[in-house]
Amino acid sequence: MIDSRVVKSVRMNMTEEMVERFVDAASRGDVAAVSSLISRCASLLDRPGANGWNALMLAARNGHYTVTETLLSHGADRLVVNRSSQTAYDIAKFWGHTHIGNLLVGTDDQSQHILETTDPSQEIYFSAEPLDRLSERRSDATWQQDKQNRPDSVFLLFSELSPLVHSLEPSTGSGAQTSLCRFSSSLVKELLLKPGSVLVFLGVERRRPSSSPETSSEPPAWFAINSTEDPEVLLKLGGEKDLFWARRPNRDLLNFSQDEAGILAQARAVLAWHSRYAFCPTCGSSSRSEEAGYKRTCTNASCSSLQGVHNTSYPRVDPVVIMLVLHPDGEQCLLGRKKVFPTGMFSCLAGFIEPGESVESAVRREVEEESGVKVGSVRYVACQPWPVPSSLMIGCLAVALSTDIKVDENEIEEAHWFPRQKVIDALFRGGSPVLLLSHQQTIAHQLVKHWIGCNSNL
Ligand SMILES: NC(=O)C1=CN([C@@H]2O[C@H](COP(=O)(O)OP(=O)(O)OC[C@H]3O[C@@H](n4cnc5c(N)ncnc54)[C@H](O)[C@@H]3O)[C@@H](O)[C@H]2O)C=CC1
Ligand SMILES: [Mg+2]
Ligand SMILES: [Mg+2]
Ligand SMILES: [Mg+2]
Ligand SMILES: [Zn+2]
Repeated sequence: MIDSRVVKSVRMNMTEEMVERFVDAASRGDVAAVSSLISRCASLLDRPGANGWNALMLAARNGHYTVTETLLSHGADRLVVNRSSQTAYDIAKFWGHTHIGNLLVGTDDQSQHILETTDPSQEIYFSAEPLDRLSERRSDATWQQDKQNRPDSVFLLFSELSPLVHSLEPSTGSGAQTSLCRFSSSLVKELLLKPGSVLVFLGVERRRPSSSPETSSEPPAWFAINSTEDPEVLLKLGGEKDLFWARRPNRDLLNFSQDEAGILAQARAVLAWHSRYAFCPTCGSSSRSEEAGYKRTCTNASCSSLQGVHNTSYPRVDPVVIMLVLHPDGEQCLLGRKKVFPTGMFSCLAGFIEPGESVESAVRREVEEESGVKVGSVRYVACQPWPVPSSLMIGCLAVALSTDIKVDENEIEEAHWFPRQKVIDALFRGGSPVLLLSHQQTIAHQLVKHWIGCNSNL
């Protein structure tokens, strides 16, 4: 009688042998053998050989274009990693096989943008600058008044710091779901006279003056107004259009086009500052808006804030460090979750920079406070204005010196080291219950994506 364990082991050896023949054929660039083995046993496609490399990785390593093409045409998985956490794309790129790298990133699915090393600053939401701020015009009252009266000037309306918006048809193709409502000077004229209204000059459009004599030769100016009037009454200013207030800061503000998000970041942060600084921080007297909304001056003639320059008179920006901490092995990253996050969501650690602290020191301190992990080198990647209310998120990659995790339970519920494969799956396949990343409009998401785009060490 034959022992069933022997049968099983013989079968396993046969399968392993077939896998080895398959990956070897891919490694040698033998298209005929690769095709024939797949046609006999389709499940070979993504199976790694004994050293952890699958056929696609070996074809990419040795620069075999046709084999790579054949494997992809059968649906080979581009998003799996070997034991050193490298995808086939990482391997092709490292060995200089650019044509194979291009094949692997393809153009037919979203993995293109995930696998490639992107310049994250190109994609950061809230950081576009479609307007020229023309700060030198802020104290020119005549120029400001003229712009406010022009029919082509654009006014954005806010109530309790929420912008008035309308939904966009999906067909616009920009990916944006909402757009800022734009009002003309005639519609907001009366509103501007109300005592609770705050007006901020945002800038002028960065476009070349039109050559057509019918249109204004100067680019249109943009303003933002925060009004304390009844929001229901304000809605009627927009006429019959389907308008609404984008009230949920962390969600409703993430659905605009890149350009509008940039304008919104500026407008909301400056208006938020006005709403919190109605009184002078130095003496407590009331203060008034000046310089087209970019300064608040104390109304008390004897206040020391009127002597010299004081940062209390200008819109504030709070620097925050946000960092993706990498494990010393280079193949895992540290992500944490706050209690308020949705189930399964983890993100980069972050924290406010304290006075007298460098970016690097703040990264080291916040990571150690929140996770107990010690950090060595810190490298700046990109930043994101975050207008809720007025932070500047300074995004860094940081390398850990220690790996034991002990979370600060006041702030973080859990923190773990996540391997590259899990992160790639969360970024590209989505729907993983284990790891859900923050919205792609956040710099936290962009930092994780940037790390995946960087080649891991070979
Ligand atoms: N865009 C993105 O990807 C992300 C943005 N953020 C933003 O970064 C900010 C800071 O992150 P946290 O982890 O909360 O910082 P954190 O780790 O420093 O802890 C927050 C605490 O710091 C104190 N604090 C110190 N300076 C402060 C200031 N200027 N304003 C308010 N609180 C101050 C407060 O006690 C507050 O509760 C958050 O407000 C959040 O909105 C956070 C993570 C991701
Ligand atoms: Mg924090
Ligand atoms: Mg903290
Ligand atoms: Mg802190
Ligand atoms: Zn004062």
